[in-house]
Amino acid sequence: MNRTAMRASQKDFENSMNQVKLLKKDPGNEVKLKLYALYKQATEGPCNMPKPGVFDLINKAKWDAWNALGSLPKEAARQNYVDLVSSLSPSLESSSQVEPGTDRKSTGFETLVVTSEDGITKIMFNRPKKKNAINTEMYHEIMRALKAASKDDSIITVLTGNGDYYSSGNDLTNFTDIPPGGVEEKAENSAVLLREFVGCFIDFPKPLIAVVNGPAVGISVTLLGLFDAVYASDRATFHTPFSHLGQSPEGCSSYTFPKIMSPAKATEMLIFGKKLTAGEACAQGLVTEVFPDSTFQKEVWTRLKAFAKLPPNAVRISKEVIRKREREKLHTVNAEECNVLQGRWLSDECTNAVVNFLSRKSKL
Ligand SMILES: CCCCCC/C=C/C(=O)SCCNC(=O)CCNC(=O)[C@H](O)C(C)(C)COP(=O)(O)OP(=O)(O)OC[C@H]1O[C@@H](n2cnc3c(N)ncnc32)[C@H](O)[C@@H]1OP(=O)(O)O
Repeated sequence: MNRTAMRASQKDFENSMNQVKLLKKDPGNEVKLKLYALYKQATEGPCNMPKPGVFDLINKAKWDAWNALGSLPKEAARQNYVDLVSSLSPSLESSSQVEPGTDRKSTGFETLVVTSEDGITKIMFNRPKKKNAINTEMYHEIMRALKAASKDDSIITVLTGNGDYYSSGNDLTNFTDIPPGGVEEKAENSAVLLREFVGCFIDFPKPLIAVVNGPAVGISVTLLGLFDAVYASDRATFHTPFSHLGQSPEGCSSYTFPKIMSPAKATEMLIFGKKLTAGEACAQGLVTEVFPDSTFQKEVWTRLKAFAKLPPNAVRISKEVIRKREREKLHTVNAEECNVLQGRWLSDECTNAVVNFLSRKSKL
C-alpha cells in the first residue's frame, strides 16, 4: 500500500501496531529496533531517557536507535512507523487488517464485515444465507465492533446488512444450545446477553445510522428506536412478530415505539405483529427517509459522506445532549424488558413457536 503521499492518522498508527503483533515471521532485530525507536518517537517525542550502561546491551541498543532519530517530529515518526510496517509484507500480507486504498477493513469477525472509510465506520451483518439472523456469536461481535467504533476516529457509525435482508432478527437456533443448567440457565444467560447488547446501543456515543437494505425482523427492528437516523430502501419491511413467537418487546421498543409512532400504532406492531412497508414506517416516524432500491446505496452513502465531514466534536457533543436526558430511563426499560423476556422464553407459547420454525412448520 502506497502511503507515502498520505499523513498517517492515529488510527493508521494503531492498526500498524496491531499488525506488528500479528506478524507471522520475526522481522529481525534491526527492524524491531527501528520499530521500537519510531514508536517511542511517535508517542513520546525525542529520546528523553538516561543512556544505559555499556553492559546493559539490549537497553543500550534501544536507546541508540531512539536517540538516532534526533528531533524527528512525532507525526513523521508515526508515518515512518506505518510505512515500515506496511513494507514488511509479504509476511504481513496474510494477517493484514488494512486493505488496499483508504478503506480499512477489520479482521477477526466471523459474522460481520467492519470497515472504516471517509469518517464512517460501517458494521455490516454478514450471514446473508441465513438472512443475517443474529446468532450468539454475532451479538458478541456487534458489541465488540460498536465498542471499537466508539473509540476510533470515525464521525458516524452505520449498521447495514449484506444480501437481500437487513436482518431476520434473533437466530432462533440460539434457543437450541442448552447449557448443563438447563432451560432456566439458558433463559438467564440470554437475558444477561440481551441486556448488555441493547445497553451498547443506548450508550453509543456517536451518531448511529441504520441503512436498511431489505426486510428487517424482530430485534433488528426494535433497535431502530435507539438509532439517530434510519434510511431504508423501498424493498425494506419492518416486522416484530413477538406475540406469534410467544415473546414480548425488547430493544427498549416498549418505550421508544409508543413515543415515536403513538401508542396505538406501536400496539399494532409490537402486540399484533403488523408488518410495515418502508413508506408506512417512514410515515410513523420509525424511518427517516425511504429511497428507491435502484438508487438507495448511491444516494444514502453520498449523504452519509457529507455528514461525516461535519466537525467531530460538535457532532459528538450534540449526540450526548440529546441522549443524556433519556439514558437512565432507557437502561431501566431495557432491564425490565429483559426480565419479562426471561420468563417468556420458558413459556410453552415460545417453545412451541421456536420448535415450529425449526421443524419448518411455520415461518413468519
Ligand atoms: C440472546 C437472545 C436475544 C433474543 C432477543 C429477542 C429477539 C427477538 C427476535 O428477533 S424475534 C424475530 C425472530 N425471527 C424470526 O422469527 C424470523 C424467522 N425466519 C423466517 O420467518 C424466514 O426465514 C424469513 C421470513 C425471515 C425468510 O424466509 P425465506 O425468504 O423463505 O427464507 P428462508 O426461510 O429459507 O431462510 C433462509 C435460511 O435462513 C434461515 N433463517 C432465516 N431467519 C432465521 C432466524 N431468525 N433464525 C434462524 N434461522 C433463520 C432459514 O432457516 C434458512 O436456513 P436453511 O437454508 O434452511 O438452513
